[in-house]
Amino acid sequence: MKKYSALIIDDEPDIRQLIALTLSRMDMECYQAANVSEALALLAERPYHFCVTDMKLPDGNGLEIIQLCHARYADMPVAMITAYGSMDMAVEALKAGAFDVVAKPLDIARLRELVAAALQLTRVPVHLESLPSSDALLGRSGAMMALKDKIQKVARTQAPVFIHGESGTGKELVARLIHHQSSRADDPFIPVNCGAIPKDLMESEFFGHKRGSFTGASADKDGFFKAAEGGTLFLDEVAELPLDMQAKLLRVIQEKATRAVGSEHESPIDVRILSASHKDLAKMVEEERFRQDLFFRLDVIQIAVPRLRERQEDIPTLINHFIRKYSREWGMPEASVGRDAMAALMDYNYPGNVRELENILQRAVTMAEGDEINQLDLNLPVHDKDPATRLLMPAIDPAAAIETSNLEDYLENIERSAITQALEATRWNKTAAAEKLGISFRALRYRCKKLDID
Ligand SMILES: Nc1ncnc2c1ncn2[C@@H]1O[C@H](COP(=O)(O)OP(=O)(O)OP(=O)(O)O)[C@@H](O)[C@H]1O
Repeated sequence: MKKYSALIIDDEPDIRQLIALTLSRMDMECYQAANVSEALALLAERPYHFCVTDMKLPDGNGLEIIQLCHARYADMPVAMITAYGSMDMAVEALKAGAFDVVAKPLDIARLRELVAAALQLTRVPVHLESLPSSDALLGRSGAMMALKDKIQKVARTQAPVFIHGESGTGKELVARLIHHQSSRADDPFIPVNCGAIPKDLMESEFFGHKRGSFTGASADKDGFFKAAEGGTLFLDEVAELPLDMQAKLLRVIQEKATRAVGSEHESPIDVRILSASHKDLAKMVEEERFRQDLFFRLDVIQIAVPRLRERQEDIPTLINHFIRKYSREWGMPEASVGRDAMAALMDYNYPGNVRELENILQRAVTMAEGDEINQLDLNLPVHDKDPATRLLMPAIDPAAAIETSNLEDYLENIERSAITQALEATRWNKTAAAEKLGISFRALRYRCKKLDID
């Protein structure tokens, strides 16, 4: 008796045999179907650990099988065999819920890898609640429950996912959860902030470099792709990638191989790509600031993370969580939240979302005297309601600026002045200042560091 079972659907007997032989060597009992109706009959008979189907079948197509399995047997990974180069079909299959796609002619080593990854899913916890609490996605509002459900579904595929949402909503947390729930959970999760890497170092940071390939390259270095081998690479702030880097990234995704700077050879990679941005990538594509072909590759499945103000009922849970977290961290007794403070926290609109709520409570825990946090301890910033007034004009004298001979210094001065004004206006609340400036929290942190603003 074999340990696992598989359903193989293909109208070519030779291909079915080849797959059955490969899978039976992986301890799988194989059942075969030559068309959709045979497949449906076998699916009705018993459950399977894995299913692989051809795209074109005499009485239908593999997409129907994927859709049906996704709806009825959500736990069974289904892989789709597509003609070599038919990228559109592969994307369709992934969108429909396929675990992964494999090209014809079949590469047996790749098929084995794919099946091993699919079987790995049987070992991954199915409930997000079973994860370590530091990674818990808190909140039981309708929007959060729908989000958790979607995370669970996409985690059980290899499809690229684009995570969209305002700054501080928890996009990185969502990416981590997808990784932890996936067949790649035992391999690394590598988050990369695309907006914080200097332009001229980008290629080497992503793909690695060979010793001596440029001044300062004193030893061979692996890039992010190598570091994420077998696991997940999370491209945060992906909209910040310059166009030339977008072209290079697209090539790597298509070829599934990278070449280190200064190297003659390409090395194959097996990495799942998740990406995120608070910007509207589709709009950037229209404005020709983001490559459409890369967008299609990254945005196979989209997840929207809701704003905190759209799920007010989650605020009390988050408040308790952050107070407990920071009181423990600093070895202080857990303070309670006074009525006025609670009312103010429920009333505030959180432009910086969960991160801002976390910052407010982190500060309040240290400021509170006694065992209760009151409204003053919160130090909530006053936000302008009118977005037009949010644009800060830098306090630079234009006449003096014209005299400067160094463009970089001039621009840095403007930047420093705008950032300082935003920080002062928000009583040094970086989340609120970033919102005022229309940049992400991380971009602000990066710029403050660069400009020496403390
Ligand atoms: N639902 C949640 N439950 C618990 N903590 C959360 C939740 N959402 C966000 N957080 C916490 O809020 C902080 C910000 O989250 P995260 O970095 O994932 O946001 P982000 O959307 O990726 O931000 P950015 O766009 O600035 O990169 C983190 O400390 C994270 O743990």
